[in-house]
Amino acid sequence: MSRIAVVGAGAWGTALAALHARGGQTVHLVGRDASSLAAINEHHENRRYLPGIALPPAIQATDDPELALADAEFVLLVVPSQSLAGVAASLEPHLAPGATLVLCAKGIERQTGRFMSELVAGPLAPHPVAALSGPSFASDVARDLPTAVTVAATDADAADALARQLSSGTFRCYASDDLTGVEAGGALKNVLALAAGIVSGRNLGASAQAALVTRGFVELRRLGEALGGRAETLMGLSGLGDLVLTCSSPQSRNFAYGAALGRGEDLSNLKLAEGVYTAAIALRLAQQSGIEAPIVETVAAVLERELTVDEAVQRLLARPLKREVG
Ligand SMILES: NC(=O)C1=CN([C@@H]2O[C@H](COP(=O)(O)OP(=O)(O)OC[C@H]3O[C@@H](n4cnc5c(N)ncnc54)[C@H](OP(=O)(O)O)[C@@H]3O)[C@@H](O)[C@H]2O)C=CC1
Ligand SMILES: O=C(CO)COP(=O)(O)O
Repeated sequence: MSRIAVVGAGAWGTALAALHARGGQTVHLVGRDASSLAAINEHHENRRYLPGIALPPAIQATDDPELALADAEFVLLVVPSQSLAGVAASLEPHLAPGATLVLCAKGIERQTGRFMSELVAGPLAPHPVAALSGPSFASDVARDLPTAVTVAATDADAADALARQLSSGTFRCYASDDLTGVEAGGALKNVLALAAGIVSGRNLGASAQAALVTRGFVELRRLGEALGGRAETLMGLSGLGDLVLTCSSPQSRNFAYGAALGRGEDLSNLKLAEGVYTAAIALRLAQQSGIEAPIVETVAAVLERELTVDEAVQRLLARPLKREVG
């Protein structure tokens, strides 16, 4: 029987552990906060990240990677993108030979511009690598609501097998061999969701919102293709699908962060929003590729405080366009 371990006991890691533990199979969930882990084991609830959602008792939360990973065939890595390199290096001695690593973070490392698969390629090189990405809020998956995502690996047969392995009656995984496209879509949609949040927070209306999402998708596709992703991938679940989800719901941390920015609120208590870390590096990648990405550029500038929110909104909505497509 396959064994699944999840590293990262935040919202998404806990939801994925719940998904796979629902059939009764033990799933180890590796975290670092002893009291949260104890509460998951005793009360079957992650009160910090998914309060009020009942978790399957087959989740075994632990801070011991050796125990969790010793016989895990599939290891889901679900820590934020800026922490992944360090966490991956620390896991290396504990991984079972041949264990498949499933990358679930959506981002680009700020310091280096590397995608998640590039971060693990060094320290964990002997292990097969895949990415899981697509429109999927943790609280939906934890509550067993229907969800569809993309599972990508450069080897198409491995992607097919993994998609079958990770699918359930409510969690449908579509396979792809375009790992780059899937990673690019997942990282870039976060930056665009910040922009959608700003427009919503400023109460600029549903029409402006639709314009922003559509133009945002043009940037996502242009830049995703320049980075090596395929157009059809960027138009799929892990690109357009996730963009639509995160640009339309305050459940999205990126959208919520942008909306708070738009309303001029204090941002210090808001939870992690990956796009905040990704915007500047996404802009740099666009510039290096000679890609026009005015929305990404505006978001990066407002986060760096080079523009006020009013100036950003002005730019987002009043910029003259040359052509609609291209
Ligand atoms: N939330 C969602 O709906 C979805 C999120 N994602 C992606 O999943 C990734 C994780 O997001 P999410 O679970 O929401 O984030 P959370 O903030 O909910 O949880 C992050 C978890 O990672 C842990 N962590 C952070 N840094 C380290 C570190 N250096 N070493 C060990 N553990 C660490 C945190 O531990 P501690 O609690 O101790 O700080 C926390 O348990 C992101 O890239 C996000 O884009 C993808 C799809 C859906
Ligand atoms: O990626 C997500 C849903 O697919 C979650 O988005 P946020 O990180 O913006 O909450």
